[in-house]
Amino acid sequence: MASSSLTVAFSLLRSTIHRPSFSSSLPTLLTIKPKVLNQPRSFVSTTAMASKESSSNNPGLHTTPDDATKSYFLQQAMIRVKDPKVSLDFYSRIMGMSLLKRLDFPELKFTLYFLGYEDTSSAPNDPVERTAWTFGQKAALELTHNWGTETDPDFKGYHNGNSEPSGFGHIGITVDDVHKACKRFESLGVEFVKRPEDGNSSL
Ligand SMILES: C[C@@H](O)C(=O)SC[C@H](NC(=O)CC[C@H](N)C(=O)O)C(=O)NCC(=O)O
Ligand SMILES: [Zn+2]
Repeated sequence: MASSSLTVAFSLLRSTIHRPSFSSSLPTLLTIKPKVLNQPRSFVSTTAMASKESSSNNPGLHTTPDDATKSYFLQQAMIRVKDPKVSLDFYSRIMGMSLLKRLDFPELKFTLYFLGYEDTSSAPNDPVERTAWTFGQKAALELTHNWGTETDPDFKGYHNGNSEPSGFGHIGITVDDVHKACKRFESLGVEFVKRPEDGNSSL
């Protein structure tokens, strides 16, 4: 059984953020995002000035979305994984996600796993309806497995977002208490690349 020790990286910035860091062969807990800490009053922008999120403070920002986009929502983020057995173990056993839907494409030799925190007991049994249900869920994590990467000795692993060029950053998972979560990860044998107390972003 592939090792369950996984790399986890955190860097605790002001109210928190993490850096993902994963070894090429292991799926990685990309980030844990604790609830935003109650910031002292001094951090709250005063009402007198335009809010930090205003269009005047953010060139290019349109603050009145086109009506045509009213029903849009962020449905998925996709990462490619080397070994689905190790990744599914990590995201289900360690992170508590459920498998919302699995889609196999034998002719193209890949499988997609859609994971998330939705209650699947209410998901339809019919495969087509389950697919529609899955794509109706917000913030799913899609794992793409290109068949054979798990056994290919020449497979170098996917870019892990922790080295230049630093394109991909992380996924964020909100937890109730980052220190409690880290203690649990430790007890489950998760390998830390960076702990919350280990300083700022690695890149
Ligand atoms: C179903 C929907 O959520 C998809 O994302 S399918 C998108 C499609 N994925 C693949 O072809 C997976 C195998 C491929 N070898 C790969 O590694 O991506 C796709 O368009 N992939 C390209 C992409 O950049 O996402
Ligand atoms: Zn996708």
